[in-house]
Amino acid sequence: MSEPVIIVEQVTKDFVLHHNAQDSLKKRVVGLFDKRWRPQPHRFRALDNVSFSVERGEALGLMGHNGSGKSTLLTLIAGIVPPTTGRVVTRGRLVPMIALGVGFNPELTGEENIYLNASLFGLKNRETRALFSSILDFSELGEFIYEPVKNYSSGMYARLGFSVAVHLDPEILLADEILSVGDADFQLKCLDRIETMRKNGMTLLFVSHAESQVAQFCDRYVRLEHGRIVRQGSTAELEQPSVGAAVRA
Ligand SMILES: Nc1ncnc2c1ncn2[C@@H]1O[C@H](COP(=O)(O)OP(=O)(O)OP(=O)(O)O)[C@@H](O)[C@H]1O
Repeated sequence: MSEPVIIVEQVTKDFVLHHNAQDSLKKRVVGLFDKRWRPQPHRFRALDNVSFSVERGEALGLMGHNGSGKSTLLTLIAGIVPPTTGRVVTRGRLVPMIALGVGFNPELTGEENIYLNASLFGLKNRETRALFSSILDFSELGEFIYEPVKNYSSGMYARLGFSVAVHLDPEILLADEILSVGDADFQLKCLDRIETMRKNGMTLLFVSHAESQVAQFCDRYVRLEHGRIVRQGSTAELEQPSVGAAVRA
């Protein structure tokens, strides 16, 4: 029987902005001379009453223009920030691939960061040791694994981040624009790995601007606009990937 493993219920997220575009220029100029004047912080609604759920083993594509709220939604589902109102429930081992490698300590080497990152997901050192060579192989970082990651390029960061994430055996994977990082060969390898993990029952939430990629990798899609769901349905409704390998480029 199917079971929802991600539940997003009437979620709203407001951010407090410390400038107010509505303050007139006159007010702002007067404010320069009036020490009592403070710009009025105002709220920006990044997500507005969003509800959907994802069943175990399903792949859901999250689409929408820049600033529509996709990444905000992912950080809420990952539990990194709380919703202003509403409820998010997840069931199972969740691995967020959001801004790959952001959690790395720049002063530590790639190897040390692997141990650190894995420990944050509850792996014991001996468990990470058993996975280390496979993580290193996948990342293709070679000798650079012993260098501090502050010397890495953004692509190398992403390789390490992705390699660690896929070895954490996620039941739910949150993938934010993974295809915008690394070179084409590495992207292909990542997608192949994600497909294999899906065949083994993993649930996927996949953020992408590319409709054809969502059509290729996901069963359903949700489209956001200005923080609201404007469309959702089966990916059969979307622009389908053209036949051939170019789809994944
Ligand atoms: N911490 C924050 N403080 C204030 N505003 C924020 C914050 N985080 C996001 N926003 C705003 O919320 C809106 C949604 O941002 P979000 O990053 O979720 O969009 P997105 O759909 O992921 O965009 P993109 O495709 O460009 O990555 C944007 O207008 C953004 O400026």
